[in-house]
Amino acid sequence: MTVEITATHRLHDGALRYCKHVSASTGTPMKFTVWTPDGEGPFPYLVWLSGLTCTEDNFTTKSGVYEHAARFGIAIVAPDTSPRGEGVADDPAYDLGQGAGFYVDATQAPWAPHFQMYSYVTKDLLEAVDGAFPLDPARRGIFGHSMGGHGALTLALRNPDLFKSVSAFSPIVSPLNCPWGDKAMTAYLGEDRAAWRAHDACALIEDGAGQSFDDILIEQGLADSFLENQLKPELIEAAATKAGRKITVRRQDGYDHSYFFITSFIGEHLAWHAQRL
Ligand SMILES: N[C@@H](CCC(=O)N[C@@H](CS)C(=O)NCC(=O)O)C(=O)O
Repeated sequence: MTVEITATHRLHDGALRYCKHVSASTGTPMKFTVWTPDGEGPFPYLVWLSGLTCTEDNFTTKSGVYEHAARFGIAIVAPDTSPRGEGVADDPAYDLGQGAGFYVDATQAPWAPHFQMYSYVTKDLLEAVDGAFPLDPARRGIFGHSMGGHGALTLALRNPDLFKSVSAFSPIVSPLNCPWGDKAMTAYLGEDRAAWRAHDACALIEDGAGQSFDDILIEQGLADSFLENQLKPELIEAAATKAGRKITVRRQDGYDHSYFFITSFIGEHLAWHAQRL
């Protein structure tokens, strides 16, 4: 799969590239960014999955991650959140369709032809970046925010062979138990809620997935307007306790759902991943 570099910027003693490639899974062009430190590599790296309404640019421009990535010598890959384009299904709401792929492989019309974000991230994206940049696939972690936190948790729990570490900011921990999940999973996967379990971090923990992670770090702001209705971190704490698994939820007073919260704690997440990669 050929990767086209559309722009390069020098940043914190490394190179940030904006990239484009064609994904076999989504059947569309897909965009992502890759930052690597100076040097030959291969570098350990983290894949970041963004939340609703985001492109590859939100995290890249707002998170301040690269200063910390340079400190730890960890490369960063940040993909878009869905397929896009004129021939791609969409919905006027911000929480469905383009910008809201939920990191699942859709089975339902009109989404199934292009909304294959689970396969895109776990196969096409990893293959493309591993082939085009000096990255070490054996030292790969994943993290994300909100819908992307859900993506990071579920992709890691299902693929402990692909990812050695996982953390999340303000994640949707159980699509089975929140309005965002209810709407998206019904649209993408259909009415049969049994099919949703493979995309629900709490259900995956209940079902014993991803035993190899020694700990999962979750950062949650207590002034997040989505906390009680959508995010519900207490559900994943309960699932972990029941399964005898370690999950660390850090609740931060006064922080909201925005990238200001992410920026405030991104350095601590890089340090946490650096210990594991
Ligand atoms: N109020 C937001 C709701 C969606 C939202 O909060 N999106 C989060 C992820 S769930 C985000 O990262 N937005 C983009 C940004 O802050 O740059 C909107 O309608 O744009």
